[in-house]
Amino acid sequence: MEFTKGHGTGNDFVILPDPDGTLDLTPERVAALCDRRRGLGADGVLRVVRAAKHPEGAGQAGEAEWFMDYWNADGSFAEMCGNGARVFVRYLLDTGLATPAGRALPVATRAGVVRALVVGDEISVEMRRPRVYDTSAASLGGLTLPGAAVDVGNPHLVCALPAGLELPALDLTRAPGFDPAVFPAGVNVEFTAPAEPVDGTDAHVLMRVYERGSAETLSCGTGACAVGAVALRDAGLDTGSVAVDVPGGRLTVRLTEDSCWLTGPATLVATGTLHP
Ligand SMILES: N[C@@H](CCC[C@H](N)C(=O)O)C(=O)O
Repeated sequence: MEFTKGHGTGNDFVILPDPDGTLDLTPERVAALCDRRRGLGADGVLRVVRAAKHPEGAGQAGEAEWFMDYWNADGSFAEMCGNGARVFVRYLLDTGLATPAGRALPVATRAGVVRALVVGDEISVEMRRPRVYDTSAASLGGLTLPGAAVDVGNPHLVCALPAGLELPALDLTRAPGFDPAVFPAGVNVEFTAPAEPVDGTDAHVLMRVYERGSAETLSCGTGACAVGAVALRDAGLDTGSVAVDVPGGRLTVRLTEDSCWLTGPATLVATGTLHP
């Protein structure tokens, strides 16, 4: 079968077209595809299915034609993937499965319908407004780092580094510890440091992330949204824009009163054929 490889700020995905939902995708097959030595290598898989043909998309089929069936690299499911949604839309547009009609393109996901717009070379998706709902902590290399629990459809823990500790110094080859009572389904952990202001934004933050199901990645869109929501809260703002620099580039997050726009590049790099 055919596959496409794409990425958004270095968060990379194998895209599998399966319009009628007939592909027998299993956690083992997803993990094999995402294996960087023995497979294609990716942070996750995006299966492109008609919403009406997927049990979790059927209820959204009246609003969106396509369902983003997102899987993490270890074969687990996640509710939402912000960069994945942007790359998914790039794929729909480049393959002609959808047309940019001037209005936002709806995409069904496990976290509900998101809407996407092409903005120059970049793709923006409008997702639910992140909800900062608790305090918790991550443990890493003997340190305990307090943070904010944020729901972006999927779970996040945003931890600001204390003075004297630099982001590049963090060892993210191992999963940070977290409180399973606060995050019973696991969590994506973002580590942040403030940066010099960027024109046209209300805050500028540097971020590294350890993703549930994918380990350290070069970028996480929902993670950037969580970081943006915490940065605006800390600045005493309810709405506004935040530039979030990840190892793979820059994402911009804009919070309105009732939603969150995530903007950045989304690129397709190759198409090929999978051997059985
Ligand atoms: N990289 C994604 C998030 C993917 C899902 C995450 N690993 C989870 O399990 O919640 C993004 O761009 O949002």
